[in-house]
Amino acid sequence: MKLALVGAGKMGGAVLTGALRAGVLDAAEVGIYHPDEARRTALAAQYGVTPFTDDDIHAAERVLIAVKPQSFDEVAPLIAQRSAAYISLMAGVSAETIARRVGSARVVRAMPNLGARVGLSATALAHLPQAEGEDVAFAERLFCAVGTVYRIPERLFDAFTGLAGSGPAFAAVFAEALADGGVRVGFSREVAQGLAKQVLLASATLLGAESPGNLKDEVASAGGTAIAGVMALEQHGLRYAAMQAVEMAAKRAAELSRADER
Ligand SMILES: NC(=O)C1=CN([C@@H]2O[C@H](COP(=O)(O)OP(=O)(O)OC[C@H]3O[C@@H](n4cnc5c(N)ncnc54)[C@H](OP(=O)(O)O)[C@@H]3O)[C@@H](O)[C@H]2O)C=CC1
Ligand SMILES: O=C(O)[C@@H]1CCC=N1
Repeated sequence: MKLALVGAGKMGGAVLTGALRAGVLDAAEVGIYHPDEARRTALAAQYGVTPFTDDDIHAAERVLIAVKPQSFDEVAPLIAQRSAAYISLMAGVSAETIARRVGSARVVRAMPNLGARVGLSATALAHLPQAEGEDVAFAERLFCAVGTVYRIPERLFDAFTGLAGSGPAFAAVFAEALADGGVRVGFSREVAQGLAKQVLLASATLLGAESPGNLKDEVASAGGTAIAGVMALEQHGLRYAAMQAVEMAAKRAAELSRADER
């Protein structure tokens, strides 16, 4: 089985690393394509796989598309072949669009997140009816190697992209803002950032076993400090901002599905 990875960047690289580590992929069977020869040689050496040329892609049985949506129109003719199965993790490019451009309807669509780097991705999976059982099973194994897979209808992909795909960026902004607060009340940047990260890590771990509302209630005692802080968050619209962030990210994913908006 030969798999060609097209786009060994942050996300493609995270999935490749996790799948190699888990033994889901055999390095000898994987190649990385990049139009620049020096770049594909360097990337292949970095991941311990083979550099793939245009010809190698045409001989691959499976192609993992992990370029930016904006690069897809340029990449599609290079990777198109009727007999291959495709897995895409691009935001906002529908399985139908991919099938049309690559000439094969064996398309599985995935939406992971950067949690893949630490085996904690929430990955959505959907596929066209023409995808074969093994195409879907292979994609499921690939993304199970980097986290948890959710089979959802493709119509929910933009929503999933808004919440789970983009969510790590929102959490990171919140972590940065907490650290800024720490600097404001007198800690060095280094200490404030370390504390903010540890608070979020502990909270995320606690949230594995209870609801967000419960955790908040357990910290916020009557007349105490936490409820005073929560009131400030409410006053400044943190909830509204977070809801809007998810909605705007989902809307942007929908925009990207229109070629002229990419
Ligand atoms: N980052 C994230 O958190 C998430 C990203 N995604 C999706 O993953 C995809 C990639 O995003 P991300 O990894 O962040 O972006 P990156 O820019 O890190 O990765 C894109 C990679 O594609 C390479 N590339 C560009 N053009 C070509 C080409 N013609 N042929 C082969 N490779 C090419 C780039 O190489 P070079 O650097 O040399 O230009 C780069 O390494 C996007 O479609 C995005 O929607 C999905 C979920 C989460
Ligand atoms: O912002 C992006 O393009 C990617 C897609 C999902 C998360 N990040």
